[in-house]
Amino acid sequence: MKRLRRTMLFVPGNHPGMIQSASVLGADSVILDLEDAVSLSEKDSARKLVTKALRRWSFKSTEVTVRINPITTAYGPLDLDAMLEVEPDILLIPKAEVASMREVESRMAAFEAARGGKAVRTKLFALIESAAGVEYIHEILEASPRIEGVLFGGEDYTSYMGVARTTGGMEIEYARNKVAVACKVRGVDAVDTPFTDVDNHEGLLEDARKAKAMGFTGKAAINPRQVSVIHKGFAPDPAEVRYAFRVLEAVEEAEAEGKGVFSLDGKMVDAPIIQRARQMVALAEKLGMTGTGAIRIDTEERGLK
Ligand SMILES: CC(C)(COP(=O)(O)OP(=O)(O)OC[C@H]1O[C@@H](n2cnc3c(N)ncnc32)[C@H](O)[C@@H]1OP(=O)(O)O)[C@@H](O)C(=O)NCCC(=O)NCCSC(=O)C[C@@](O)(CC(=O)O)C(=O)O
Ligand SMILES: [Mg+2]
Repeated sequence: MKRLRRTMLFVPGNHPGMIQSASVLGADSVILDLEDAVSLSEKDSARKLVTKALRRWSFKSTEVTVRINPITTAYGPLDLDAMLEVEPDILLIPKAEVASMREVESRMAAFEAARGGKAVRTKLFALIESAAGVEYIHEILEASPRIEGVLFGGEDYTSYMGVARTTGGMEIEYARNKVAVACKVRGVDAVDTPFTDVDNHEGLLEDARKAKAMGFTGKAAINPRQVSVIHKGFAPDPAEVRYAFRVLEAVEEAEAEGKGVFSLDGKMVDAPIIQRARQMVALAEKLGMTGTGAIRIDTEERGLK
């Protein structure tokens, strides 16, 4: 079954205390960061710390992602070599563009060849955060068969574009839509940019719901307090789940009567609506929202209405 990645929580790679607590913070994935959260003077010690953490510490069932430095910098290849020895679940490749993703893939293939062809278990995520990254996203996703998803970086992207970052996010709308659609075409996860105002939980919830509506599968977090808010934003609406169950029940009757299209509560139900109902029920089951066919959660309790 495909892994849930509603939240990917950035944890500075130079902070032993934060790394040690990372697996109890409720995020689906934690990103141990060697790039922007770590100053130049601490790059080597952070790499050593993250290597040690992956060798010796348990992250239980939490997925472990490591963000290396860009492969075009002096630190990137050192990070990659060190991480290939300890094989985290995911490597997040920052400032991803076609050439840099090809370079990472070719270094990983060479590493495997040098050890007699034994495959590396680590998969890749591309961090798309430049205009070229957005524009050539399909080629980036073709650069390696190991790519399982994309994280969109709105801060670097707007800085690259030379435009202001606003709460409404109009300036990143095109890029977000393009990333979400391209990821859907390729069948990989699309994880939205972090929301940097860590105390504004209402704004975060709204932004997470917007990302979900665009087709993102999750959203990056930078603070543990953001995790449950994002999960709430990405949870299916219980009323929609109940309706999806009713659609699937009605489909059985309609099929028995030889009908491809029928009406439920005065609304047309046809193939795409049935498909969406199946997806909704599958997601609700994955999230443990369903019991024996009936929905257990209370709409008001979850604060979704
Ligand atoms: C934001 C803030 C300073 C707030 O500090 P505060 O002190 O107010 O936090 P509090 O809530 O008070 O902390 C309560 C307790 O949680 C612990 N705690 C906090 N954060 C924790 C955490 N992340 N992991 C584990 N533990 C944590 C803390 O140690 C304390 O533990 P304790 O003392 O035991 O009670 C802090 O969260 C933090 O540093 N976040 C990580 C920031 C980071 O990694 N940024 C770089 C990556 S993004 C990026 O690069 C994106 C992009 O690529 C994309 C683009 O382009 O858009 C780009 O380029 O921008
Ligand atoms: Mg960045």
